[in-house]
Amino acid sequence: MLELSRVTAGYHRGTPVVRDVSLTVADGEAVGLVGPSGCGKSTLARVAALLHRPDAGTVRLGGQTVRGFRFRAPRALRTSVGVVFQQPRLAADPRLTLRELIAEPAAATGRTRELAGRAAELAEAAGLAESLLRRRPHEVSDGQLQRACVARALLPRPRLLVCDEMTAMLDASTTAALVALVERYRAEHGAALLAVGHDRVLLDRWCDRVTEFPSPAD
Ligand SMILES: Nc1ncnc2c1ncn2[C@@H]1O[C@H](COP(=O)(O)OP(=O)(O)OP(=O)(O)O)[C@@H](O)[C@H]1O
Repeated sequence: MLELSRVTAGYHRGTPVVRDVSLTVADGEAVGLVGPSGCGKSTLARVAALLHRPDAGTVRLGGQTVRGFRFRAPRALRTSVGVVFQQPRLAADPRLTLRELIAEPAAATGRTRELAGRAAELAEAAGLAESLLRRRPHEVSDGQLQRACVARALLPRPRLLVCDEMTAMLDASTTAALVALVERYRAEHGAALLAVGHDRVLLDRWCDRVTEFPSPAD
């Protein structure tokens, strides 16, 4: 599903923070990525989610070599990857209600009508009551907002989900609920997962395998 091959990436033409790293996630596989703080895990996750252009190396998604990143990535490729970040407040437009937030990718995919019912189903599956869906991010807790962000990531039916420390800010019960939501989705759709985190115990339980960063070429 995802093949990162000898990827080098950094910021502002500075020293690369990811050097010559290779990583593969097979169709339907769940791979955990661990490593010390600042080693470049989030940067690599952003490359995998097509949000950051690598300086060198290749990214293949679903067997297709990716040639454009960020807004240059073709829509079909962009919607084949869902991404959830650690801090939902940085990832959510504060002007939107949670209902609008979850439905946000529908406009980007041009499938608004088709996905409207699905947005409601996902909100319910994420444990968000109707009264919460009318609120804006500043009127809900981090956990409630993260539930909406996970539902949003699942809306376009991604074939790969990239979770960058998705549960780092959450309590045990919200963590369990969100992992269960992702796992239910993966079981139904055969989607793959790249989960970045510090919690080795959680990742060992959640993933088929856990790899240390930087991983040897595989
Ligand atoms: N937008 C940016 N501009 C410049 N440097 C950045 C940017 N984002 C990250 N960095 C730097 O890149 C390096 C790797 O950061 P990254 O967030 O990928 O690491 P990480 O392994 O995910 O860390 P953590 O586990 O603490 O989240 C760090 O030195 C960081 O300061």
